[in-house]
Amino acid sequence: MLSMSDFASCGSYEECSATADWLRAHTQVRPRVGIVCGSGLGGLAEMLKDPQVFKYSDIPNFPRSTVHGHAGQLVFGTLKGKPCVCMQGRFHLYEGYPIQKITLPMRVFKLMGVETMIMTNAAGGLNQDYKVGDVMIIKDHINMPGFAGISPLAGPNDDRFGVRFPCMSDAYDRELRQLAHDVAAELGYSDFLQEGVYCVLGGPSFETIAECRMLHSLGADAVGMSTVHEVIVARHAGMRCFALSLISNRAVMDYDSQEKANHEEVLETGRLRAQQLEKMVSTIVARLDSDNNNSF
Ligand SMILES: O=P(O)(O)O[C@@H]1C[C@H](O)[C@@H](CO)O1
Ligand SMILES: Nc1nc2[nH]cnc2c(=O)[nH]1
Repeated sequence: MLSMSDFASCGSYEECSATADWLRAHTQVRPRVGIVCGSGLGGLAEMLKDPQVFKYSDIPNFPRSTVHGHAGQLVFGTLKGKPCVCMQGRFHLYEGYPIQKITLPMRVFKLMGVETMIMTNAAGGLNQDYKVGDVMIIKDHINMPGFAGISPLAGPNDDRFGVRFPCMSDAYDRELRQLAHDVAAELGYSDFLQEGVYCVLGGPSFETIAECRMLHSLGADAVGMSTVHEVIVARHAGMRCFALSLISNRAVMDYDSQEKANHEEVLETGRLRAQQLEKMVSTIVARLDSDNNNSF
């Protein structure tokens, strides 16, 4: 159980620096790219060469993963020769952590030198053209918890991380999205590639039919329970963000439907698309230094 003082220090510069210092002392990898694995997508971490693995429970100030399909470890290594850090498991609001704790790894990565973040997630498809197994490049988001004042940036702003009022109209890097389209076309993945708007809710319950209809009418193409908080903190700290949703199930929009969203289907879809998603992400990382959009 967290005390009030734990809440106050969540994600503070001092807390994040202590974690970054601990990690720097335990690994020689100086990552430039950070990757977050969504539900059932932990295989991304297994692409890293010469991996050095830290259980979240061993890392100072890190929360623990509590969700099936999120291994709960940080993996350092190289991907296509690029130094990377990969979260094999992320944290969600519904696990009960303060939102600043969920996003703490973004600030730790920034302090370690990460410049580009790649987030993945599993999401329900609201867009009626989407099929299970489609991969959606996130071009924008709708932050439902944010409408209720639940923001990882709430509280005093620390200028060492970023400005009080960060812009979010450019949250998802345009050049990285174009690179992803090019890579998907080269790999022959265009048939299942989409680009759309991701809406985050608090979870853990899946949506009602009325909620799905509302979110769809608001302009959301996919709905999930993560990613947006991480993107807000990463952008606040000046990191470039690229994010993919695997459409793991179709959101139920019809009162006659017998479909029921469930976590097992989410994990199973991850297993079916894992290899292609891994290929796509690794090819994007490989290209980060050969395009104008690179950070190396
Ligand atoms: O971490 P992500 O966003 O991939 O996880 C999604 C949302 C819930 O945690 C879970 C529901 O199946 O998958
Ligand atoms: N909120 C939400 N999260 C998901 N994650 C995977 N599928 C879904 C879904 O249908 N709804």
